[in-house]
Amino acid sequence: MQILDGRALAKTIRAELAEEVQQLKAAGKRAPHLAAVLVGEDPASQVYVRNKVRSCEKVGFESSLVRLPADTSEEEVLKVVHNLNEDDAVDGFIVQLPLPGHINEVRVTLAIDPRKDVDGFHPVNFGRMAQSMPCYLPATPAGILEMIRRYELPTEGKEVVVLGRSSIVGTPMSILLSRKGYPGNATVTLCHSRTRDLAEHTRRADILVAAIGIPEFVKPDMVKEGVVIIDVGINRVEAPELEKGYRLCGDVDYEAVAEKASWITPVPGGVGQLTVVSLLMNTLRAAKGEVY
Ligand SMILES: NC(=O)C1=CN([C@@H]2O[C@H](COP(=O)(O)OP(=O)(O)OC[C@H]3O[C@@H](n4cnc5c(N)ncnc54)[C@H](OP(=O)(O)O)[C@@H]3O)[C@@H](O)[C@H]2O)C=CC1
Ligand SMILES: Nc1nc(=O)c2c([nH]1)NC[C@@H]1CN(c3ccc(C(=O)N[C@@H](CCC(=O)O)C(=O)O)cc3)C=[N+]21
Ligand SMILES: [Mg+2]
Repeated sequence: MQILDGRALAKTIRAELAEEVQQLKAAGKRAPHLAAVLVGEDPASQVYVRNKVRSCEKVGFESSLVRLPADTSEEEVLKVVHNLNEDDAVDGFIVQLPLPGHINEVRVTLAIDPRKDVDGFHPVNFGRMAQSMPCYLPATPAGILEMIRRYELPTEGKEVVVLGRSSIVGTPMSILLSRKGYPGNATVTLCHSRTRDLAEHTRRADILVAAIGIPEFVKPDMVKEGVVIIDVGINRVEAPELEKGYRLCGDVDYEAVAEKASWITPVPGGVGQLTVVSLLMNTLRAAKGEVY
């Protein structure tokens, strides 16, 4: 078994980004600027925001964070989105999901200017992605593609099984790996909570992408020998022995499944690391006007 080392890869990519920032500055331009809007205190979002701000600092990007209390009105959030759309000093921004229940996520997502949608969540970017047109790819799927490319993992003709059909991870991942070219040309099965005989599908997978949000859901009897495991899950589980009282784990039973896998991503230190750098890569493309 070999580890797909997201931490090391992210470090390499951050060094490349830092170099590009220096080149922009040498050409008299300002550093790329990424903004994030966080409403309330979703734990996965807090991890993400913290790492995003830290990564921006490491590569020399400007970053800003708009923190709003959980009881902020939808109207107020939409106003913040409009201001960011209009702000020429901001190249790209994201609104952290999930939003509190009283806020309509669809309405907020539709309000984001697709040219600044470095999350790739707006249907204009999603549609462009599905048709292989220039776009911002959603950060988690983009990070997984980057990992596949840099480790030169073959995808052509492979059986890929994706667990989870969210519009930010599972669904775009299934589309991207079925597109023409590399990394693509795979045969993809998309599974979800209504899938019958889930293990019948997962056992056929050459590459298994798990994005369901259930701690250690994928067990060794659900995979075949030699499988490539891409574990997207970021779950908090109780760990009284630790000072903070919890630890992070993925959707895959890492220790047990690693025995059968040819390659596997750890959690933390895997996909999450690449998600953050993909967001920075999208922001750099926005700053350079490469997409729109
Ligand atoms: N590493 C990273 O960068 C990121 C990590 N995450 C993490 O990834 C995980 C998934 O998040 P997200 O994509 O937002 O997913 P969602 O929570 O939006 O959706 C979960 C999906 O899993 C499916 N599902 C739930 N239970 C089962 C089951 N027993 N069997 C099969 N499918 C099931 C659901 O099916 P149905 O549609 O039928 O309800 C749904 O499609 C979370 O742990 C999240 O924190 C998320 C984003 C980025
Ligand atoms: N609009 C929006 N876009 C998102 O992409 C989005 C979101 N909302 N809401 C929340 C989820 C979750 N998510 C994570 C990304 C990286 C880590 C990450 O950095 N993980 C580190 C954690 C290390 C640690 O700090 O312990 C790792 O896996 O190594 C975690 C979680 C993005 N999401
Ligand atoms: Mg990870």
